[in-house]
Amino acid sequence: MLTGTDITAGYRSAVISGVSLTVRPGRTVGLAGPSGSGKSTLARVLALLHKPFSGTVEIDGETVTGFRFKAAQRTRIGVLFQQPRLSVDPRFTLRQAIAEPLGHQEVGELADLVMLTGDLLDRRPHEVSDGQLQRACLARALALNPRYLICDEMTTMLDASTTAALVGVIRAYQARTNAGVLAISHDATLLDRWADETVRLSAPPPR
Ligand SMILES: Nc1ncnc2c1ncn2[C@@H]1O[C@H](COP(=O)(O)OP(=O)(O)OP(=O)(O)O)[C@@H](O)[C@H]1O
Repeated sequence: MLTGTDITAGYRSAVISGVSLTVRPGRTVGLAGPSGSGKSTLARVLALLHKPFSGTVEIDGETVTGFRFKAAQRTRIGVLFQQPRLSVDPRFTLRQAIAEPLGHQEVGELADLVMLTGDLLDRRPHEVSDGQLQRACLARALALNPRYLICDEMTTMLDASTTAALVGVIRAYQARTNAGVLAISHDATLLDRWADETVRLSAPPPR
């Protein structure tokens, strides 16, 4: 299980306070709530990228002590963001981007999984569409066989058919590996279809 318990987190001041959320293996939890309610902040805490002010994060029974990219437990969690162009080095080809966590360039199976052909793998981000780049980001997120996948507005930039294709790839990965998924979206219809249950954060207090 990936569990956040009594999480209070934010920047100068807290944006979420005393929030608890559990993602069980094999399950998909949706995370909804108005803009500014702290969905991305909670996602970053659960992805071990942002240290909460208080509260604990546990992965499969182990309490997390190190936050940020280098934390050893990070490799158990894959993350996908809304804007693939901000998360891929523009100098990399898609093949290099997918290979980044692997340490070798054999990305064939991962590319097949997300339906990227060889021709696309040799292009750089500015030569492909947002959907094609997000496919590469999904392949990269799955490269180390994460136990949990956190998708923060992963499909906001994408059309309906690419959205359906990526959700299908994630479902198939989940069926194969029993991974748990946290899916953040503004799209209630998508979450209704995709998630087994949805947690809603409430609106932030007025400033
Ligand atoms: N890096 C940051 N530094 C300072 N404040 C931030 C930072 N990131 C987010 N915030 C603030 O924290 C609050 C919650 O933001 P967050 O992105 O977590 O909410 P959200 O629910 O994901 O919003 P949205 O649906 O618009 O993406 C907002 O007021 C935002 O301005």
